Amino acid sequence: MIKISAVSYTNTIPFIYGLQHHPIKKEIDLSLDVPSLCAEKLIENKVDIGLIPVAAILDLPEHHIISDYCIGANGAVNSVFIFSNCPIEDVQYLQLDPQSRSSNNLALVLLKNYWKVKPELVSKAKEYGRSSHPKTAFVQIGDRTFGKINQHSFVYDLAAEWKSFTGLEFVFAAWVSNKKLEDSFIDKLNAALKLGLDSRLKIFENMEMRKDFDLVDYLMHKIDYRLTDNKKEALALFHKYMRELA
Ligand SMILES: C=C(O[C@@H]1C=C(C(=O)O)C=C[C@H]1O)C(=O)O
Repeated sequence: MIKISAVSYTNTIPFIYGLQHHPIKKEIDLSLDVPSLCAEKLIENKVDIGLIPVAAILDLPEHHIISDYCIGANGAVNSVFIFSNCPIEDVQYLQLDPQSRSSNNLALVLLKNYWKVKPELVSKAKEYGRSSHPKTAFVQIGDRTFGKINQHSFVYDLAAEWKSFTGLEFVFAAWVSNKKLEDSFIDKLNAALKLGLDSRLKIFENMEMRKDFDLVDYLMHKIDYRLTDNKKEALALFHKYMRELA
C-alpha cells in the first residue's frame, strides 16, 4: 500500500473523489489532514505521498513533484487571507495560522517585499482570530475563512496580493513524494486526480451549498488545479523569497 496524506479542506474534495472512484483506490491508504500535518507526515516518512504546502518542500531531504495538478490560483483564491483590524501598513502583531505553511510564508514574503512592514509574528496566539487589539491581524486559510470577508475591517486575499506584486499565479500545495515511485503508479495517480476534476459537476449534486460562499465558483474558477509552467515559475520565485527570509 502507498500511504498518502491529503488536505482535509473542501478544495481537495475533487481529488479525493477521483482517488476513491479509480482502481488506484485498492493500492492506497489515504488519510486527510490539515496542511501543516500533511507536511509533517511526509517529512517524517509516515506517508509516501502528500498533498503538501509547497513551503514544506524546502524541509524535505528528497522530494519529487509527481503531478501536474495542484492547489493553486491565478489571482484571488477566496480562501487565503489576512484579516485585519487596521490597514496592513499599520499592523503591529500578525498571528500565523497553525494549519498553514505556505500562506504563513506568503504573508511574510509580501510583508517584507511588497508592503514593506515588519509586524511582530505570533505563532500560537491564544486569541487566534479573535483579538480586538486595533493593530492585530491574522492569517487564515481553508474552509474556516468561508463567509468571513464581511466580518473584518480589512481583508487581503494573499493570492491576489501576490499577483499584484509579481504578476504571477501561485501554488499553495503540490503532490509530492519523498522517494522515487514507479512511473506506472504515478500515471494512475494522475488519471485518478483528473477523473476527480472532471467529475466536479457531479460532485456538486451531492454537496451542501452555502448562502455565504459560492462553492461552485470556488471549485470551478478560484482554485486553479493545473500546475502550469507559469505556476512552476511562481513556485521557484516563492522559494527564492522564502530562502531570503531566513
Ligand atoms: C488555497 C488554499 O491552499 C492551502 C494552503 C496551504 C498553506 O497555506 O500551507 C496548504 C494547502 C492548501 O490547501 C486553502 O486551502 O485555502
